[in-house]
Amino acid sequence: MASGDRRDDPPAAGDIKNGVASGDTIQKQLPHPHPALAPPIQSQRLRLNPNKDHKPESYEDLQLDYSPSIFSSLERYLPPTMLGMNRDEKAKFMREILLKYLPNGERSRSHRHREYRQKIISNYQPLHRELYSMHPAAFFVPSFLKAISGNTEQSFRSVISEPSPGVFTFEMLQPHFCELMVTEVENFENWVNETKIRIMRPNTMNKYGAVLDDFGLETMLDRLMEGFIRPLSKVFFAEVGGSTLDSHHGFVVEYGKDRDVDLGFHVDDSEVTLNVCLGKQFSGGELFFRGMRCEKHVNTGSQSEEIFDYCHVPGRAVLHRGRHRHGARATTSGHRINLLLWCRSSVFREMKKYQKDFSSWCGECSRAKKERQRVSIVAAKSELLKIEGGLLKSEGESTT
Ligand SMILES: O=C(O)CCC(=O)C(=O)O
Ligand SMILES: [Fe+2]
Repeated sequence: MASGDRRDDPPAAGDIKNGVASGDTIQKQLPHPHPALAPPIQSQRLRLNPNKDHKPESYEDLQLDYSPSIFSSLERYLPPTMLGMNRDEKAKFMREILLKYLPNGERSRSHRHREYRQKIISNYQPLHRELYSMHPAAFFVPSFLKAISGNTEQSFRSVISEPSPGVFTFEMLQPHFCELMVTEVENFENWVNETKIRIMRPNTMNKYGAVLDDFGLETMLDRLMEGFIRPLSKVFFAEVGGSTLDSHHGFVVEYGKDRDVDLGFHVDDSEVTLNVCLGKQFSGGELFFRGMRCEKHVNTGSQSEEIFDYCHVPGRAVLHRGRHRHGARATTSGHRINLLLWCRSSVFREMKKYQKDFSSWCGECSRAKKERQRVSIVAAKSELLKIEGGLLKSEGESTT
């Protein structure tokens, strides 16, 4: 599908190319390569079984390359002599173990990324410190908070609509929060321009926008995923690891004059994507959806019931599977900023390697399965008819 093309028919299929724009091709949105490391130093080994009596420390406030919860869990496996050491030493030891499991190319990329983050975090002065930790009553509208605290499908459905299968929309963010976030991002971008630091963009398809995790918002966004998106995903996206979301990539995208105009047809590198419009004033920029597909079927055509367009409204969220094919039409005037949280499940990613059939969510797998069932029913019926025919014939023969 050509960039800026506003036609309403489904985008044509083609060969998937990871994050590389090309004519009629669905792309996989990828984040720019990920964080961190240094050469291993330790000679001590982890325990085979965790020490269940040990209460691990919290690593939430440290800037680490892996989720702080991984460090807390791994702490139970530390050799007994290390348990009494200070937290930084333990974190350093565990980080070196974790890094051994990353391939070499990844290592130096992660190292550069860690340095990049470190440079930003130690020099950037946030404008609104209140954004950097989670304050639900200040961030979210009351209806959303009430639905989340109810924590049942019924309470969620009372504020969430599903205008097309797998696309959930709801009022989420307070206007004041949106304003603060937009000005924080502007402040960060001004700082980037002044310091002439080369900023890493959120993914392979957006030339504008910023990674929120890179300038200190990672912990707050982790809270957002764990406390608010995971409960919803557990109910609505259980079959793609919705209940085991354990990492995220959080960023903003920006469209308008002197920014990106539109976003081509793609799937996200996420199990579940939260996309909330922060403002400001704009026209155009609709999201278009074209059905969910597994890797194998990503380039297949869409059925009419899979075609759905959504108009962004500031403060309103859209929640969908990462594998739900989509894109954004041209923002024709004004300036649009959206907050994206790509939520991932390491458990789902691991299990997916051993699965071939995704008929619980992939439109094409599901159609193929129904077709197989239809064919086997037809075959069974014709077998039955043959048997019945044979029986009737032999009855006829015995009565004559
Ligand atoms: O512009 C939008 O609203 C869509 C953004 C998006 O799909 C993405 O960044 O993955
Ligand atoms: Fe996307």
